[in-house]
Amino acid sequence: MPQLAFANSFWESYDVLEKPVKAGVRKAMQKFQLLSVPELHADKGLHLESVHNARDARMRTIRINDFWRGVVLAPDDGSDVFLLVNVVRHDDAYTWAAKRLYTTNSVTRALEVRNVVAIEQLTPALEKAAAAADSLLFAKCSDTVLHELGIDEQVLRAVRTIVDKAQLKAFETLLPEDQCEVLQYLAEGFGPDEVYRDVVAVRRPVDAGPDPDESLAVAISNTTNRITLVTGPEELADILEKPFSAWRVFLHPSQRRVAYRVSYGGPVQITGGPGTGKTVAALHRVKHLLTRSPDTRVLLTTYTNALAGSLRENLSLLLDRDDALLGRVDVTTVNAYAHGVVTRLEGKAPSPMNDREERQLWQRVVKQLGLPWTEQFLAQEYRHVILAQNLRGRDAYRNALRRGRGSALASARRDQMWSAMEQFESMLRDQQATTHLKVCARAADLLAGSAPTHDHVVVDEAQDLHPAQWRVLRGAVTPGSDDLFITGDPHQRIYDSKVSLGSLGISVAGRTHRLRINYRSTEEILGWSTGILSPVSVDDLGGEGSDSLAGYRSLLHGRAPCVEGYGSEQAEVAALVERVEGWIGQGIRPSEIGVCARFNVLLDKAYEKLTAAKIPVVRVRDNPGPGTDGVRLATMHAMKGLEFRCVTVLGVTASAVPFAREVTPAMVDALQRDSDLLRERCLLFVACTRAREALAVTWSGSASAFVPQPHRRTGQVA
Ligand SMILES: Nc1ncnc2c1ncn2[C@@H]1O[C@H](COP(=O)(O)OP(=O)(O)OP(=O)(O)O)[C@@H](O)[C@H]1O
Repeated sequence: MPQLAFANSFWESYDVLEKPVKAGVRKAMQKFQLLSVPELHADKGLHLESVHNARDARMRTIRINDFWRGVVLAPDDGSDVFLLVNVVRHDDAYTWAAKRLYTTNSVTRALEVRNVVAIEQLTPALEKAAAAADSLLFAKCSDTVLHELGIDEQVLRAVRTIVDKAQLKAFETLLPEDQCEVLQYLAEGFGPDEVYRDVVAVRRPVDAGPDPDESLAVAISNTTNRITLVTGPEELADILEKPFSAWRVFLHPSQRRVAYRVSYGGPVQITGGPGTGKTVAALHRVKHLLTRSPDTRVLLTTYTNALAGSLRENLSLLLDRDDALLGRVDVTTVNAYAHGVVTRLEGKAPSPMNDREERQLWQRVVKQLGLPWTEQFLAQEYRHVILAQNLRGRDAYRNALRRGRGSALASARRDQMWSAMEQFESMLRDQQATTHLKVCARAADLLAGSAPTHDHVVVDEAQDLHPAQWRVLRGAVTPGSDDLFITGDPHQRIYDSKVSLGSLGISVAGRTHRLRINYRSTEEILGWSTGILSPVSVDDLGGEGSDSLAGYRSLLHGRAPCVEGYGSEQAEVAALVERVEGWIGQGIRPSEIGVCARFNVLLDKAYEKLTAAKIPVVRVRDNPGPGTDGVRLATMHAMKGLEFRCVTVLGVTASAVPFAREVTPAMVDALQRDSDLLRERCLLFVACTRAREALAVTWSGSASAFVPQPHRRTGQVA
């Protein structure tokens, strides 16, 4: 009986097909499960035919219906796995199939595909141009080194014509996948040894024999990150009927390596820019941890309730809605977990106040004690020094190092400050209230005197956690193997938490990993958005040095972001309505469009105008489920962790981003000012990197200084 496998190129085409065509694909695929190989070849309905002038002799097309054909790679070496690679309109199917060549990578042993005709046509002209070029991108790499990294003869010839990264980019869709990735890493400045270790060796099967060309079936089984092999009829029905989520099946080797490593000796940290699949890696890690023993309990945390909801949904998908497995995972925010611990161990639920109430309380403290500081300064001292270092008495505070604070406080001032802190806490007690961070501090104390609640803790969106929240997580699990799996991106830090993980008993030394491929946004959106951060450097996740986005890139391509200024807010919102109508006109569902701004006031105006134009709109803060129609409106903060096909970031003006009220004046605290400005910059970066296919960044009046210069325009809708 033949076996069936599906390439990722197939899923990209399948997901957008109309229902009857999908039904045709299912019917055709069932035949591969019912008929023998000779019967398949003889079947009239399937009409398995070879492709005229095909560069790959194994290329076949099959009939789906009168208008669509499937493209299949048929084994010619006695093996029995058929690979469905695409579904294409009838007339285009033959041209598409004729140009593609599938080969086995000599080192990774995975099956790769290239547009062999395009490479052949382009290379001679490019060779002429290269002969006159001043420098070549891969001049430093010898042929031997490239061969050892899996580059074959045809690709090598093309490689020797590449003058710069832009030309490599133009080649990307034509080159075999594994070879292309090797070249991208080399182009980013990684050394051949690093590339071999991180890109090649991780893919090479441990039992790779001397002959790279074994059989198509073996090559297919070596290509788990791009090909799914279907083993039975139920699996076939399941895979073709559910919406296909590539992240569940095709992990990049760097993701697979971190998520499915059998065990880590202690806490492990995974970083990576936006959209590199950190959340995906965290979800797969949970799956792996659950299978380690039948009664393991896992705590999976994230930053907001909305993100916890989507984690729960995705985990359920990944675990095939297996209630027994899902019952062993608690998915929640750190604050909610801490609240639960305090409620359980003290028998009474704490009532934390919101940010506004907390600010008002600090204002009262300033007034009552006639203090020389603003309420903002006091709140920061409380958060960044007292709670961060868990200081419990006047003497401890007197002697504390005020790391990250740019204003010295003499000892008399410290005494005055401590009295202010005591006053704040006594007012809290009087109101029988508390703050979220104090709940965390209490939970950490309680956990220190009781048994850990979980066997493993997996932390997503770790970059914004405060030391008090880390102490709770530290207390949730016994220190040791596989205790904490931490994912986060310091470039997306938007709540100003300064953390030294080591000092909190969370040492990730020797267990840090980085993901570099963005699966969400096009390279155009990514390149533009990273420009927002290029003037600054950011501290790494553990607080031990700085982090960088070196090698961070996307495999997707699309249009450049639209970056546009308007004469008035009214004109800006009118242009938004027109843009959203344009996107919907192109077939994008309203729920796939995100609109965000720094403040709700502008979002209210957008809401009104979009509604007036009869476009459905919903607020992200109202937690609309995936089935709810409507353009999503959110503040920049609420965009954290989300993604949309199209995004507009509104109101990116000089006065809103950075927002002066949120930035400490230099004369109050210069270090705090720098860190406030960085946080505001990161906020814009987070908002822009939510976009998958289209991004618009707009303002009225003067643009934010964070908008990268060369691209700014002033005019009408693009
Ligand atoms: N191996 C994969 N194959 C296909 N899609 C993937 C893969 N890994 C991640 N994705 C997709 O890429 C997008 C981003 O993934 P994810 O949310 O995990 O990234 P992230 O690093 O957590 O992002 P951010 O830091 O911006 O929140 C999602 O749509 C996810 O489904």
